[in-house]
Amino acid sequence: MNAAAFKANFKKEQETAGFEGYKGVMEIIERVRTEGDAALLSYTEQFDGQSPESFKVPKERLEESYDALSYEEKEAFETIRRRIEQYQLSIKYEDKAEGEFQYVYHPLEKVGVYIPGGTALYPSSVLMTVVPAIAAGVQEIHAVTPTFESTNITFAALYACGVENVYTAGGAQAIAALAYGTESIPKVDKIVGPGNYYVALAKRLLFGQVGIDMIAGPSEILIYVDDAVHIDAIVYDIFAQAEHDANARTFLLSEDPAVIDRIAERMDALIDQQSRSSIIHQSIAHNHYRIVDSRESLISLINDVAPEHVSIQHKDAEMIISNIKYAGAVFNGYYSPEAIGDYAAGPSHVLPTDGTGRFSHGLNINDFLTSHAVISIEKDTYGTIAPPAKIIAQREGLDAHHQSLDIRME
Ligand SMILES: NC(=O)c1ccc[n+]([C@@H]2O[C@H](COP(=O)([O-])OP(=O)(O)OC[C@H]3O[C@@H](n4cnc5c(N)ncnc54)[C@H](O)[C@@H]3O)[C@@H](O)[C@H]2O)c1
Ligand SMILES: [Zn+2]
Repeated sequence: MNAAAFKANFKKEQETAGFEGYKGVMEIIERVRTEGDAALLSYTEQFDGQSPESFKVPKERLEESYDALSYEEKEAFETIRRRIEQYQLSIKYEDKAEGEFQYVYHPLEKVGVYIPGGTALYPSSVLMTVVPAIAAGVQEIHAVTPTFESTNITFAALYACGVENVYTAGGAQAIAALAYGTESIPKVDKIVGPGNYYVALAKRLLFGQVGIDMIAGPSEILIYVDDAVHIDAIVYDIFAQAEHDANARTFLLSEDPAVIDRIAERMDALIDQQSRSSIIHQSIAHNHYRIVDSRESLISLINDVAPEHVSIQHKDAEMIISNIKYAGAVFNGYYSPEAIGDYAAGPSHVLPTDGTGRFSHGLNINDFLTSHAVISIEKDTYGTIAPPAKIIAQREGLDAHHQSLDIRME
């Protein structure tokens, strides 16, 4: 497939996927809004096959989960936690005070965090969402996750980060619970975190009722390679993406058809040895594209599709990367595979998918701040800006505005 054919295909798929799921998710949201915990329980039974006695996880279960970790695991969490915190603090917005203006930032008060748990547990997503929130100064964090074992690695990670409010619920119903509040789960100001198709759609539909970070749905990667690339490394990069979810998408691009064929051959040879080979088979069957085209059209494709992850493993990486304008995150070179970004690089792995990188960005500390201007106009400035303001107010026919401005000019 070439770049133009791929672009058409990508857009068409997005539209179909969006349309089909709407009705079901809207119904889930409406029931949780009107019936609260009862609806949450009924959907948890239906979709997760679980009937938890209470949604809130007792603190002891979080602590037991953490205590069950090995020394190395505890150290791994702490090393990564510190690395993420350091990176996030380094990009935090700062208050500005200049002349008649101040621009000030404050942390959000109540944040809901979705930690996926359907087909895999993601302690890494705990770190990538909670650490930036805490670094921003958020006081109350409420985490939801469809994880029902009494102790588990997600709970351990939440405990390691100091989160006390954890609820076992998932999917669109958990998002609706955080957006409206139920008997067990409080309403929050903003919901962040990745999830599957239902989670992403619920966030999209509830934006406005609650803040959201972005649409972080099924994961995608676009890998751009030259003929000198380490073939098996690329194969594992592709599998790493594909094993997330049957809907995960992998795009392999090159100007060289031979390298694409060599990678495809090795994929065939290695796929059945993968522990998640059945998910990989499904996602590769429908969502793996091999694209060969010119340099120019490949770069314009990247900017048009704005993939969640772009991995450039090519001798001209610097030049190519300097032309990328829209992407969730760009991984430069052999030692920056996406897998290192998933766990430990520093920037959050919660990134915009499905083309939404054209207008949104990866989760970071600043997503947990809200800001406003403080306007303190002095008399002299007033004298220069009130007359043009009056002219516009007059044209809008808003007389009281005109008078409010005028009276101060006397
Ligand atoms: N973009 C990112 O930054 C990022 C990071 C980590 C994970 N992810 C993505 O998160 C996703 C995790 O998905 P998951 O499924 O493992 O876990 P999940 O927690 O997102 O979804 C599981 C929930 O989906 C609901 N559900 C399942 N089938 C349903 C149906 N037919 N109708 C309504 N609801 C249904 C269930 O309630 C279940 O609890 C993957 O797609 C992965 O790629 C993305
Ligand atoms: Zn990944």
